[in-house]
Amino acid sequence: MADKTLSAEERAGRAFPVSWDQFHRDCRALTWRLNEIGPFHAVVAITRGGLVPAAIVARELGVRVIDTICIASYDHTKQGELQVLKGISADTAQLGGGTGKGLLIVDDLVDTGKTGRMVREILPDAHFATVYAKPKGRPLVDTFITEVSQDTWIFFPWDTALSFAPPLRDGAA
Ligand SMILES: O=P(O)(O)OC[C@H]1O[C@H](OP(=O)(O)OP(=O)(O)O)[C@H](O)[C@@H]1O
Ligand SMILES: Nc1nc2[nH]cnc2c(=O)[nH]1
Ligand SMILES: [Mg+2]
Repeated sequence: MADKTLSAEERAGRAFPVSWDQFHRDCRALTWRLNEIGPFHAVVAITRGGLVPAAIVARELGVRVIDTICIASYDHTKQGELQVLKGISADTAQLGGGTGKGLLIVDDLVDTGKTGRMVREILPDAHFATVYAKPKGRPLVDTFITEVSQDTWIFFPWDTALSFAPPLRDGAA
């Protein structure tokens, strides 16, 4: 049974740090795929993690209408109840005909799929794209670039900083 006292990051075990360069490349690769599927009326970013890929994807696709759906679930690395803090605007809802048709939802990743499932309930006909996907959340995503294992924690460049790494012979992992 999973130890509830451990955070998701502690349970993950493996670390997958992503640099700005890598993230930008992965977002561009995602856009190559999305470009074959669109055009999209608007991009909807799932905040906060979806804001960065949404900006890059929207720029590459030439989409200028960008909205947000604000969902909070993880307090750092512990996932709690999902809370929709803000939905999409009436204008965006109208663009998507009420069900999200022709809208592109963007997030940085799917993990358990809880966040993605909630967004899909709100906008069932939208196209859902993420940069990274873990196996549990993968079925919810229409397009993604890189699959990482469920026991991996992804460290995004906006959550990390460069720091000294001791040489291997001094005991570094
Ligand atoms: O598939 P799930 O298990 O639901 O996890 C995926 C979600 O978790 C992270 O967001 P988080 O709630 O940490 O908020 P943030 O984007 O504001 O950092 C990530 O950006 C996804 O939105
Ligand atoms: N940064 C980060 N946030 C997450 N939220 C859910 N899973 C993850 C993950 O692997 N990395
Ligand atoms: Mg998020």
